[in-house]
Amino acid sequence: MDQDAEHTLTSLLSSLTGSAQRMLTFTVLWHPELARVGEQAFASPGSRQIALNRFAPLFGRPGGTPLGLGDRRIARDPVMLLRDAADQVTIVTPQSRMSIGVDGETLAGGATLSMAAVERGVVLALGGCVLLCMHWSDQLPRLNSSKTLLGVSGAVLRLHESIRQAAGTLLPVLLLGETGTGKELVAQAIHAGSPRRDRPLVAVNMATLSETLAAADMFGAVKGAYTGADSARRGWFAEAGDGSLFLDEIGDTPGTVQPMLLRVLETGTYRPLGAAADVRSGARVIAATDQDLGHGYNQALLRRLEGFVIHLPPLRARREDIGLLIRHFIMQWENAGNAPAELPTTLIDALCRYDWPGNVRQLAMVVRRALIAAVDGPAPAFEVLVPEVEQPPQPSNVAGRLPVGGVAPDDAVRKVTRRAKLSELDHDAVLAALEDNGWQVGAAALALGVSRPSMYKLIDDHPDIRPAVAIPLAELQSAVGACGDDVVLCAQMLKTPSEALRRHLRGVGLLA
Ligand SMILES: Nc1ncnc2c1ncn2[C@@H]1O[C@H](COP(=O)(O)OP(=O)(O)OP(=O)(O)O)[C@@H](O)[C@H]1O
Repeated sequence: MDQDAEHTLTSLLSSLTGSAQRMLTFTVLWHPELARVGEQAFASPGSRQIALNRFAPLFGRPGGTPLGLGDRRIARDPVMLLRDAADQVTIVTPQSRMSIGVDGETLAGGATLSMAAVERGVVLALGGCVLLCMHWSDQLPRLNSSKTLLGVSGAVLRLHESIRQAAGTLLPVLLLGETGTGKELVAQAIHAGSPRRDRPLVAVNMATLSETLAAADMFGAVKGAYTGADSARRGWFAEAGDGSLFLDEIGDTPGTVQPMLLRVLETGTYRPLGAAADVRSGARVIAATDQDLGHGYNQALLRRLEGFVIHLPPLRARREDIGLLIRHFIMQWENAGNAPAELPTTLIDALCRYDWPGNVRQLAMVVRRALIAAVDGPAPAFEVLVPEVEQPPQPSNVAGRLPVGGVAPDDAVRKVTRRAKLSELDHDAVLAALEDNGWQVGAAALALGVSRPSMYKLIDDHPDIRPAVAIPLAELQSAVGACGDDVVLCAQMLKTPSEALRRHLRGVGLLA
């Protein structure tokens, strides 16, 4: 390792230790050497002037070798970034002919970016080949060794810390975050990091439970406990044993089971339907929701669920992670045996600037769609891949530059979260929303502008959609044979919601 480089990074990092101030940070969103995506360079809180060229600053990751950006298309003449006392950042372009893009616009002359614009994350395109996210950060980088929950942002590092803390307790955990932010992944990570990791993790989507059968589903029932109970049922709490029970979409818990759930959280006991005695539960509950449970929800239950609360940040609040996630989805695609396909830097640029109302899940679907198209020809334009907006939102708070067109972030979000009337939605619209959103019910509901329970009703009523449990085993086996462990492809092939399919495939031993 280059000793100067090592010394420079080490002294830079040590100068930041203990600092509560914000550091101007550059994260590699895209680079011709894909291994460099996610590397970061930090300017210490006191530095007012940063020179950005082929050699400086040094980019690295904890434990790695810090290097300049290197690519020959990046000029030797530096782009100067001047930070003023109000935390505005002025970009001064060099004499060279290197193209410089700032949030999708080619920069001629200079530009001044407000503190808030940098807060949102500014995408810099250098020489048409390297993309950087310029953003603030308030903590030193740490190694994120997780192979599943990716990210270099402060938000993701804090999330890992919360997961570690939660895993060490027996408290109920409440995961709060928008759809597609990774709540189920976090639940899995808490379980995997806990002393219960060898016990079962049972995942239940509360929105799929019916009012009448929810109690038996969750707490079990003795034979004959209710009309149609031909045999005894164990229930999810018994299935989870001393492991973890993940209750997704807890905001949609049927009213019939809320008192029973409260009781098991308070006393650790419950009574299966028709049983003569209580049963003790050793399961740790991890609940998740993307709803505001403040009003109208059973507040006593909410207080019990809030033993340890973890907020998951939306993807637009950690723009610096988008490149790393795109690279991950491309690698997943190639590892599944698909033909390699290249996505143009201009498309990656647009993907990094979008606000992603459907978060990581929506990003994954869009990347997949782009890859499918790029195998046989050019990758589609961003506007084709994400038709709900005309172009990626642009910052409206950039000082010193002409305002650019596009949809403001809030408008973009509002546009896809508008509530639709169920009667407006025909079978084709329901099918299209599921197909466009990887057969993920929450994301499809968001795209259609309906609630999740309504989405489940639309799915139930759809003549061409089958629940995973109704699909013959032979059909499941041949889908898995064709798609491997790519559950979304399997779901697309079988026309069934992907999350329930994943659980069912695990249940019948077709998926690890
Ligand atoms: N940090 C991350 N790194 C890698 N993949 C991620 C990350 N966050 C989410 N994902 C992926 O995004 C998809 C959605 O994640 P997940 O199902 O955990 O979200 P969720 O918040 O539970 O969504 P919902 O509220 O709609 O149920 C999954 O395919 C997951 O693997």
